[in-house]
Amino acid sequence: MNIKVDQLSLHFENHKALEDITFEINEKKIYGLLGRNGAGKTSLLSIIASFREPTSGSVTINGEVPFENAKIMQHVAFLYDKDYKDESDNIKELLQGIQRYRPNFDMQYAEYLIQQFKLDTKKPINKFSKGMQSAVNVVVGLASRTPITIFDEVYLGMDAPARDIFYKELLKDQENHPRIIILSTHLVSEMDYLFDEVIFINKGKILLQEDYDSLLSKGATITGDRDLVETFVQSKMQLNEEQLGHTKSVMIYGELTNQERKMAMEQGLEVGPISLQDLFIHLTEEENIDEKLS
Ligand SMILES: Nc1ncnc2c1ncn2[C@@H]1O[C@H](COP(=O)(O)OP(=O)(O)OP(=O)(O)O)[C@@H](O)[C@H]1O
Repeated sequence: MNIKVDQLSLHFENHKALEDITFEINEKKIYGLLGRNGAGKTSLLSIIASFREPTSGSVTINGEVPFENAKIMQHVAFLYDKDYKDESDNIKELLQGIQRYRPNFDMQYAEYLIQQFKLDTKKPINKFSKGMQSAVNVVVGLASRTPITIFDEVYLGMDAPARDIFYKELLKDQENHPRIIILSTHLVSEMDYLFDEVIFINKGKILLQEDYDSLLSKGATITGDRDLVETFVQSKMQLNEEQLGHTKSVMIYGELTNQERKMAMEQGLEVGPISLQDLFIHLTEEENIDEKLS
């Protein structure tokens, strides 16, 4: 399956939550959708999942508009911070209902996940704690095995061991049953190893979409003698700098050529890696970053 988002905008009265967004998702991979608070992640995902209609532009899934399209929507699962206060069913009853409209649903696997998360199968879901309700979303999302599975900050309230189970089971199940998985998150440093590809959204616009490894290879930290570092990074996009005495460390964004790497070495400068979290923090705090990256 594929998702095509074309010139998509979503406006709330005079607030532009999404502005002219175009991108595609074509491969059975795990996509990390990263953006600051209010960047537009939930707005975008809820349009893809057909929970909302855009103001203009389009989303198509396998060439069809998903909105009110049951044939397409049975293949798309959207898991979010759902309010379960009226859900008096227990988890097994809930899953039996879901199984009816999810053709790939695997009840045995769901039961295995329920055990992993130690969820009480007798208790009504509205009596579960916040973290347990999030685990319910994970069980539903993974066991549905929909070709497109979207987890929008689904870990809310889950403690560290529960999140760890989620990440491990996600990777394991993705290996056995590859599909398009979109994870929106703020927990960048904790979840970065899950992503095959990364999409940054900033102030309602897509900043970049790139393979995780190739994105990381574009960032570097140059450390060494202050004057030499300053000269070296002059022509680069500088994201952050720190200085201690005569030693300076500058985070840069942009591919370094072999010649530049050699030059850095000759000058005694250290070229270090940069984490996705660093890139995320500093790219999204730059003024007019979308112009700088285009
Ligand atoms: N129903 C609404 N009415 C008016 N503005 C809204 C509405 N829903 C969202 N917005 C605004 O749209 C923008 C994008 O919100 P959205 O929830 O998509 O962001 P997000 O990236 O998911 O944020 P967070 O990480 O904080 O959950 C925000 O400025 C938000 O205030």
